[in-house]
Amino acid sequence: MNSVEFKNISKVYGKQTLLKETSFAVEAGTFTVIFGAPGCGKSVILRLLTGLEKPTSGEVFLRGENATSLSAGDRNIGYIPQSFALYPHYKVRDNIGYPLKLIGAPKSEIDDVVARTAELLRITRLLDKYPNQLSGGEKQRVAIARGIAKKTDIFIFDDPLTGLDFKLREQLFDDLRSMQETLKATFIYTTSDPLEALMLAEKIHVLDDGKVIEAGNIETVYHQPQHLRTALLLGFPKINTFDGTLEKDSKSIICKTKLFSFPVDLNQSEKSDNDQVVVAVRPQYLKLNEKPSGKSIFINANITLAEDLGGEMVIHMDADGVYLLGVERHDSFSQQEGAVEIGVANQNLMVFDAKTSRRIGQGAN
Ligand SMILES: Nc1ncnc2c1ncn2[C@@H]1O[C@H](COP(=O)(O)OP(=O)(O)OP(=O)(O)O)[C@@H](O)[C@H]1O
Repeated sequence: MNSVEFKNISKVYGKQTLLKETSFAVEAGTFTVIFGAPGCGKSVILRLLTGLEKPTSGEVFLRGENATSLSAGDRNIGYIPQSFALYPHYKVRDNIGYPLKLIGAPKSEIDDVVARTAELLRITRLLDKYPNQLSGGEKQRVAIARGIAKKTDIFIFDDPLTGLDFKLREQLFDDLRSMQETLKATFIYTTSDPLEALMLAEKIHVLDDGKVIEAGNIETVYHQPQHLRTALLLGFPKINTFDGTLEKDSKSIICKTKLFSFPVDLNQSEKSDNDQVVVAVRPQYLKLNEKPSGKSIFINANITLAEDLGGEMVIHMDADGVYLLGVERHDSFSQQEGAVEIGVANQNLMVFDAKTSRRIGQGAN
């Protein structure tokens, strides 16, 4: 069953068409991340969901029912906005309980819900403090607690952790995941941060140029993206790309790039007459001075910078004018400069149609 379904939704602001007849569904009880570049329309999607805005055309379904004309008050969605304001003159417990008080819930019920949500977010000890006595991360927890105090099965989070340092965000990732498992509700969370998406999502929807271009389980979408934009947006460091041309001989299809050539397995389902392609390979699959297993291609390059990120090193390289990124573990790679041989297993070379950006195949083993 789907909690939420967008059917052919468009949203136009003046001359800007932000959403272009996009359709997608969010399965009930999942932690779903809507991911896309800053400004691509993630917050607008959430506002269309809550009913704060209406689509220019198309329909929104909630819990299987057409909700397009339902007012925000009748949609029963818990909303945790990007920027929130706590009431400074209310204690934490009253801030959390405020939405329930507003709908006239009895005090005993409010007390129960406040105690339960405070426990979920590990802020019980803060309940009698005022907002100005809290750190930034604690305020964020209180705001999330206020959002999830609502009794409902759908919660939406509009990029609520921006501005927090990474350690704090990591703790809150764990809290959000375990909260979702406890509540068994649908969590829809937006972010433009690939690491946040990878750490939080069970399902992901990738929004680009007005449409959800790809959706599915996070592991599948990350490891086997079906769209070049997904491969470019979702990953850190940025994926390596090469322009290529497909050449067919009697036996096989060969992809030729400036630096290497390899045989390609074309997907049967993605027919393409175009021979111009983009080859993409994640930095993690570049093996430096190491032979990958299976059939592989090799590139000679020079290290231009070895960037130390603590446990990992991002290796910047140049191969005949082509810029390449690799990732190596700190404890197993010590070379800072000079020549390297890069090996990439053919199966890690993804091939996309240069015109449509759709995935059409991969390197043959
Ligand atoms: N009410 C509005 N009126 C006019 N234009 C709007 C309105 N709301 C949003 N927009 C336009 O839509 C674009 C996308 O906005 P939105 O806030 O949904 O992006 P986002 O993907 O959530 O970005 P971020 O990741 O930075 O939060 C904005 O750049 C703006 O141009």
